[in-house]
Amino acid sequence: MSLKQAKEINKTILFSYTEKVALPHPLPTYSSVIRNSEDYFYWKDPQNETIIIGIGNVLQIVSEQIDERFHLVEEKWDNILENAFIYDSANQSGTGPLLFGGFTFDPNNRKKPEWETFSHATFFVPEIMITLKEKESFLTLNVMVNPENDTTILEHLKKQMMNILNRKEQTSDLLPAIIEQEEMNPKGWKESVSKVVSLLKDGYLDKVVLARKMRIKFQQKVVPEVLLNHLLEQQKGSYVFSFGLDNDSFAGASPERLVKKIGENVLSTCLAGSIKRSGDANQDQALGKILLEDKKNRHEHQLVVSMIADVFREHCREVDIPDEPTLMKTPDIQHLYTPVKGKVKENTSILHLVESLHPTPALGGTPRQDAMKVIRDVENMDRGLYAGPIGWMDYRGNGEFIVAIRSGLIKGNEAFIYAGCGIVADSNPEDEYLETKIKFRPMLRALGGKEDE
Ligand SMILES: C=C(O[C@H]1C=CC=C(C(=O)O)[C@@H]1O)C(=O)O
Ligand SMILES: [Mg+2]
Repeated sequence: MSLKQAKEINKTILFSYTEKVALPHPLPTYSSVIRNSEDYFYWKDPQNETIIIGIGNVLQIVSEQIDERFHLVEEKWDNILENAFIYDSANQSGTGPLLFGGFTFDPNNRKKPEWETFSHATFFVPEIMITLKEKESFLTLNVMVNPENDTTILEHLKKQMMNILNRKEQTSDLLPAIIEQEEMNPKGWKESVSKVVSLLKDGYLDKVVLARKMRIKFQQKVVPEVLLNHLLEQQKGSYVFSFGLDNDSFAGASPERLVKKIGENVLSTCLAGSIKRSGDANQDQALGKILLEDKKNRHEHQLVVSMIADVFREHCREVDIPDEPTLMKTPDIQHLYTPVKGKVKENTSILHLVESLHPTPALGGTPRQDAMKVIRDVENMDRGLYAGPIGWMDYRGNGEFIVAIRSGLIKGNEAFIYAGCGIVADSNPEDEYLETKIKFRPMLRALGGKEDE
């Protein structure tokens, strides 16, 4: 069928086949699927509603464009889908041909060597993909077919997937020993915070998010599957992702959704404003109350709510935003949290929403362009994919993007991890420094690093 189609238009087309599968022996997380793959992704949402795992790379969409990157990805994806042959009886989101990938935080910044593998937009369609929904599982196989070949390769791929799914769990959950763990210029970072605070006090800026990084060196290569397992085990209430490309891996456990779109229903999350957790339940509750009533944190949070609300009002027929934030707690930190819901106007794509929302003042600042310039000037770092949108979209236009925080890049036997925080006029450099320390913890723990350093 698809061969005939390819012949008719005389070019290579995407052929995608999805079927429901009864998985042979359910491993708890299916993380072993990514083993030994150069290009792969693993995606899990906090409720385990959707887990999507893809390996192999049949088609890549990348862009080094600055202003056009969202649009370019969308245009190329639409072109591919226009000629694609899709067999998908699942009638679910997250099955069939699906594009996974991410955007760098700031394409106007200078690129640092550690991020050379990832372009300003880096997306791919996997060859083999499994989608685990709450009750059912689906297998999607994607191949590029040209007039000369046929689709017998599908049988071969299916066998390959069944073998993969029968893999044993990894034999060791140990990561190699750490030989060096270094905070990059903490003193300089606090000075940058002071500098930004005085800019903010001048009054023409409201908020700037400043981030910093840590570098960790291991005795041997870090195995992405092992890191992924640690994140899945330790950060059950967050989005857990791992994105592998050419042997580099970008992984994390982010609590922050940027936008989810299923049909006309869209959701975003305002998450900004933080306080530590306590092992003592009463103390923990008291800390949460302090956060809810704290003027500085409420201001930090409100700027995010206003901006996301503006974007939603522009693109939605209906918008639902609670008046007051509540708390979201992860193992290390509690945040102010406001969910935003809407019904999107017709013909507004998820990528268009991503473009309009990125970066929210939880990652960039207010006003957006001025804050970005300040970050570029004072941070002296390339965030790469950290704090950028990462996620997936299927051929029906459904998808979900999160902001890639609590994350790090793994390059062979090195890891670079990142953490940032919202600076406002009454920020204190030492407190903000301690806040980033807490935000490093999820990645540090997953990597076996020292958490109090
Ligand atoms: C930028 C980060 O966190 C953001 C998300 C939640 C709370 C934040 C804050 O309170 O500063 C940050 O805006 C990070 O974790 O690297
Ligand atoms: Mg903060």
